[in-house]
Amino acid sequence: MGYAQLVIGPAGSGKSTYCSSLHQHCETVGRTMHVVNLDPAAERFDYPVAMDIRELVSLDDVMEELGLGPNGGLLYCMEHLEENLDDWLTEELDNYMDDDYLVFDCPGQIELFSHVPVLKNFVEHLRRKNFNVCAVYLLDSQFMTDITKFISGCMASLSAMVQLELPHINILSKMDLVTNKKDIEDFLNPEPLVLLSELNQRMAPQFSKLNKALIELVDEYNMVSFVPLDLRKESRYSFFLCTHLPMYFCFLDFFCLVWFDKIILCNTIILDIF
Ligand SMILES: Nc1nc2c(ncn2[C@@H]2O[C@H](COP(=O)(O)OP(=O)(O)OP(=O)(O)O)[C@@H](O)[C@H]2O)c(=O)[nH]1
Repeated sequence: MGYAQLVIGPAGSGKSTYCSSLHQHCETVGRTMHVVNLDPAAERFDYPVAMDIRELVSLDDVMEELGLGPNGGLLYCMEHLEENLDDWLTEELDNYMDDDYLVFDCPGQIELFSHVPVLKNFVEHLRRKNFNVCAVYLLDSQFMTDITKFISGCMASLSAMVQLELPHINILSKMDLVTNKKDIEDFLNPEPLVLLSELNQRMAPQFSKLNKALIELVDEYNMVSFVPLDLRKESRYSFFLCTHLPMYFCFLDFFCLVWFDKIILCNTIILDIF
């Protein structure tokens, strides 16, 4: 069995930086992993690219030849990938053996993990090829500075979780840019009633029923457990390897990205989803 992480999240949330930091980290600790570029618009990489969608199709070519804009062009490229799962992807995957670990750096277009089925079919193909797959959803920590942004970030993450049906880890990126980490901690362990009261204060009265439903959703599905991560600094928010933990799923089989005192939380997130 092979292992794979699908690294997803909004544009600019830090997916490529995460892949590159993860690659460096693995090199440092003597583990082997391969980063795959799934973004047909990507131009430069800070990691060695093991497989590259641009060998199959590139955004520049599609825009030039079909006269499409960047967003339509990207969707076209991803649909082209979907059509070539049995050919191109299968041939590429044949280069990897049992126990290999692949990390897929995905494009940030929200359509890909909201309603367009390309990534879902991609995941199913990986599963057929005997890969154990999980999703790593990156969200910019700026989302955690305000209740309305927080709800919006949770909903975006939830739509990816529902669409992909994978073990799902939420990671808060760019923690070094957060000046007051205490504000973030309130969102990491949210009190439903406090959130509801804040939301009601921000929104017009006609939204109060909707606010209640949203907070209940957030609370009941434990979907807002975000693991803070600072890719830039050696701090308590940084990477560390945790090979001695019980190996529940592919994600934990390799390493654990957690806040030092939240190892159990990380396990809990994954187990809760199942
Ligand atoms: N300060 C800080 N900047 C970061 C961090 N992670 C990423 N960045 C910066 O955020 C910008 C976007 O990062 P990327 O890794 O390219 O984000 P992405 O999600 O791959 O972007 P797209 O591929 O366009 O969707 C870059 O300028 C990074 O240097 C972080 O932890 N801290």
